[in-house]
Amino acid sequence: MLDPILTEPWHCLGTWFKNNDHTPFDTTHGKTFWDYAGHDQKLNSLFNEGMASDARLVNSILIDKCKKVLEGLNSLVDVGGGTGTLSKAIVDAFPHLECIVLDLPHVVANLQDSGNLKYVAGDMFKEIPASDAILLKWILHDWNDDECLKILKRCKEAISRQNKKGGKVMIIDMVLMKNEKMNGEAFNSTETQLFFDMLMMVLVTGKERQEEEWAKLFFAAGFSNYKITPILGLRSLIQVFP
Ligand SMILES: C[S@@+](CC[C@H](N)C(=O)[O-])C[C@H]1O[C@@H](n2cnc3c(N)ncnc32)[C@H](O)[C@@H]1O
Repeated sequence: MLDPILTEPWHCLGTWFKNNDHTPFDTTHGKTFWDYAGHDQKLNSLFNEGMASDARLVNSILIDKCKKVLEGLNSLVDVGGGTGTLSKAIVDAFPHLECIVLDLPHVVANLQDSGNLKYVAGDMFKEIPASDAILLKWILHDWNDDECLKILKRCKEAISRQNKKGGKVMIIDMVLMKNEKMNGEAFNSTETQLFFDMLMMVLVTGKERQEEEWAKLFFAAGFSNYKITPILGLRSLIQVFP
């Protein structure tokens, strides 16, 4: 978070306001965050390792607290699953589950499949492999509403190809909440929520969303229902049903 590649874009907000670039990161570096990571091994490793640490924090909570959510699934695609830290933990806890980690080629290039865990290089905007369930952890907050709609529609196609009636999308992401609603915990997280919202604006084309904004996206993508469960700090699990 404090590497100059990531902090310099904060210093050119003024320039960015006056041009047509998608993000301050593009204004500073002349390419998107994802293109930069694809060409720069240092940022690629730094970012993937940072995300893997977050996944290690979430692993046990998801598997212990939300076990029921994963029970009964035979296949799962972890879309934008990075180096697969969360998927590895899921496959260890549910050894019959076939799990695919789908991510960009530079992220999964040198990773080895093992047992029921497979890595696929691809583009979630184009095609997502058919599966009972899709996991999107810290994905949708990276993208604007139009981009999220495209991703959610690809997810819906993937679960309906596998399973005519059932299937679900599981999103681990932030749901902006008023402080009193936060898991009953009396801590003030307004600044953190706003910081993440700005971080998504500075580095990528995304933003943080309130429940109403999430619901609008799900219904626009053709889903019929959703359920939000706060799991850890500002992270919620949102199950979305066709
Ligand atoms: C914020 S990281 C989340 C990583 C992981 N889900 C986690 O929470 O630890 C976003 C991930 O989306 C991947 N990504 C970005 N664009 C993608 C695309 N078009 N298709 C597939 N994955 C993509 C990135 O490479 C990155 O691994």
